[in-house]
Amino acid sequence: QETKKEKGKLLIVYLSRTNNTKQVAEIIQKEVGGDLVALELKDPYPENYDSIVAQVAEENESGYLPPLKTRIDNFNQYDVVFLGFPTWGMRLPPPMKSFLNKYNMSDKTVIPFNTNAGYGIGSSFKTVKEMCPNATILEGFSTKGGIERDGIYFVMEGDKKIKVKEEVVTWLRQIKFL
Ligand SMILES: Cc1cc2nc3c(=O)[nH]c(=O)nc-3n(C[C@H](O)[C@H](O)[C@H](O)COP(=O)(O)O)c2cc1C
Repeated sequence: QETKKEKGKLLIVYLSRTNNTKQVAEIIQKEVGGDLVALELKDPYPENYDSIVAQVAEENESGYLPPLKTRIDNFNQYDVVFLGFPTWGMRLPPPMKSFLNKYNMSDKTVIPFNTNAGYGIGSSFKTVKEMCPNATILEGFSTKGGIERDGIYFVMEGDKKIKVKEEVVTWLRQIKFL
């Protein structure tokens, strides 16, 4: 069996508004190591939920790719890129599309992970696949996070955090990262 070392250098990039996906990213990093990077926009989204929902819908409609503030130095050094994001409007959030548009994933191993309000990944993993045509895409991970619409924000604490950690470990074993 392949050892961790042979996987090469790991990057974990995530988008997170209410920190649920961030928590999953941190669990992954604790288990497998690698560099952790939060995606930030030049012009942050509005705080207000209805406003961000409307803005994301518009961006999806027009195909607008919001410019990123985050820059990743020496992106070429990475062999494996974990990509974490919430489901937004049952799709891949526009900032993650900006990231995949800007950085070339060819010949890398790409592994998506997701949190959502209980409606699943929608088309997000499929879009990752489409935007990384020359990458090896491994089986992704998804779990229920917050429900911002109902005022439920960060949920990855206490028993829930323990449960999600177990789910993440099981998945990392399945894809042979543990
Ligand atoms: C703009 C927006 C759109 C969302 N759309 C969906 C959706 O279509 N389906 C779903 O299950 N959850 C949806 N959610 C809920 C988030 O996916 C969920 O709360 C997730 O855990 C948030 O992750 P975060 O804490 O890392 O930001 C949406 C949240 C926001 C802010």
